[in-house]
Amino acid sequence: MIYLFDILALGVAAWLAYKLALYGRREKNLPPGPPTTFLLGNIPDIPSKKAFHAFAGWAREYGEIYSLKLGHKTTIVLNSPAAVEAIMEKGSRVTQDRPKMWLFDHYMYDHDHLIFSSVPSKVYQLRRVFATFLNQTTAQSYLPIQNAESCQLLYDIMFQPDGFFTGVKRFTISLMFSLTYGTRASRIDTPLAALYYEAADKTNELLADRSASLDFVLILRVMPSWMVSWRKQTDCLNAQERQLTSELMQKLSSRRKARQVGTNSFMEQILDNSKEFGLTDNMMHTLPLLILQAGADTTACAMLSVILLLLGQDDVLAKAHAELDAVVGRHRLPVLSDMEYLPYIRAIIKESERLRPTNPLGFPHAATEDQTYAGYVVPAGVTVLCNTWALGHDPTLFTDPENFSPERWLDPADRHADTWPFGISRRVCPGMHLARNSVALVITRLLWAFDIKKKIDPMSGCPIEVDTLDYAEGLVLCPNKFQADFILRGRESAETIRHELREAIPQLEMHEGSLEQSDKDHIQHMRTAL
Ligand code: HEM
Repeated sequence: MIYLFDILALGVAAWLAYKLALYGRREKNLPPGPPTTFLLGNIPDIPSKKAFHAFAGWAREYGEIYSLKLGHKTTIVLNSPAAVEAIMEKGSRVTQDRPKMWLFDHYMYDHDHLIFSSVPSKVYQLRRVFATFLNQTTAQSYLPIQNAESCQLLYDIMFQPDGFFTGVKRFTISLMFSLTYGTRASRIDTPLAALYYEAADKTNELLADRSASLDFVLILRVMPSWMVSWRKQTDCLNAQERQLTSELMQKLSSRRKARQVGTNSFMEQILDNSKEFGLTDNMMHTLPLLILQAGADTTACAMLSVILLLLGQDDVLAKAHAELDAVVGRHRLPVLSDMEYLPYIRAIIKESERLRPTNPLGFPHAATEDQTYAGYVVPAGVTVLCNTWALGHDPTLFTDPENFSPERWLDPADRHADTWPFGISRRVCPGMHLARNSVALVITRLLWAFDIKKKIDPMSGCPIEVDTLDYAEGLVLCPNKFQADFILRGRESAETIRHELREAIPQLEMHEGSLEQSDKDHIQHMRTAL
């Protein structure tokens, strides 16, 4: 009897040892990838900062598809247009899911936050709401407020060129507050904008430091809060996010009670058609929150990347100015419908999307069924990434890829690969049309109004150099604060900006019904001088 028990125990021990030895090792049939470490797989190989550079390096080494082992989990990385098309576009039915992100999807938002959600019925319901507000046609109806806010941005930069960085950020948060709740942010440090940025910083910290460990080390999820810091951090973030959406909603409710003229904001439409949309209380918090999170900083960072890449590009600037002066002239600001006749400006924006994608590794998808590609298996359960950064920097797709060269997009015969800056197929960014309109309008107007140059050091008289790769860590790739000079192009530009801002005041006022007194004072002061 004892003998039999010994054999059984030995068998179990051998089986456990075998399983343990495989833990973190790459399974057969998976695409190749960097050598793995016992238990951890490739976790030690992934740098904590600017990981996308390492991902691009592996693309050069292993080709169009490779795999990484993160403990027992597998990530498949796609690095060629053919691989992305096959697995994420044609195979979108089985790669539209999100990998399980316990902290955000389950604990924080109860599967009601579209970007993290992996519950098909909720994804379907929420995407339907987004499709109503943000399709290509409805995106056109937001142009009046985009035009008005961009006049304000030009005016602010004209008086305070050094404030361009926060000016761009103010433009996007104000636009998203207005579109979602009908309330502007007339200053970057208006209390609700400050609250938004504080919460956004906390989200970035949690995503970078804590969330993944909770997917791997399950015991961390049940430990009491005095033993783990994530609970306190998450609860604090949750409280701030709820404060943000409830204060914005209170402002909207009081305006509705006072029967003030509506702005047709997303939340007003949802309240007016609550039966049709059928959103739960939690969704009434997560949906607008996601619009602010996904829409504000992404768009600002895309604009700031264009500005950063333009510094020192005098030839590019001269061509852009020549095109604008020929098509638009000097007596009015450009409008979105001019874009059709501004191929060079469109090329500048496209080139910036290629060189500095806002999401360099896209957003993770998960496979729900096995697929094969180039003889390798992409098994059900793995995470799939579109390596946007590597695609945009691939010398086989783009000649001299590190060079900022809008010209490469001008020749229709010179076909260039898509780099999917807004994601793929069924999870493609629903805010893409709105974001593209904002970037096009702001960049075109900034180029029309200003010579965008490197700032001159007053002591040495030399240009202050900028590092075009100096980017902050976070969910979104955003330039760190940099210096640039915005020199007004002729005195008549100032008069045009003033005139168009005066014309835009009624549009802005529609979104000023429930501002703080300090914001009202700021606006009055500015408009008296206009
Ligand atoms: C330049 C600006 C923007 C960029 C580069 C961008 C990029 C992206 C990317 C890469 C994804 C992931 C797609 C995927 O999983 O394949 C995404 C998702 C998303 N974006 Fe954007 N985005 C931008 C602006 C916006 C705006 C303005 C909004 C809303 C007003 C928005 C709302 C969303 C939402 C709701 C999702 C989640 C979609 C889902 O999971 O099904 N985005 N975006």
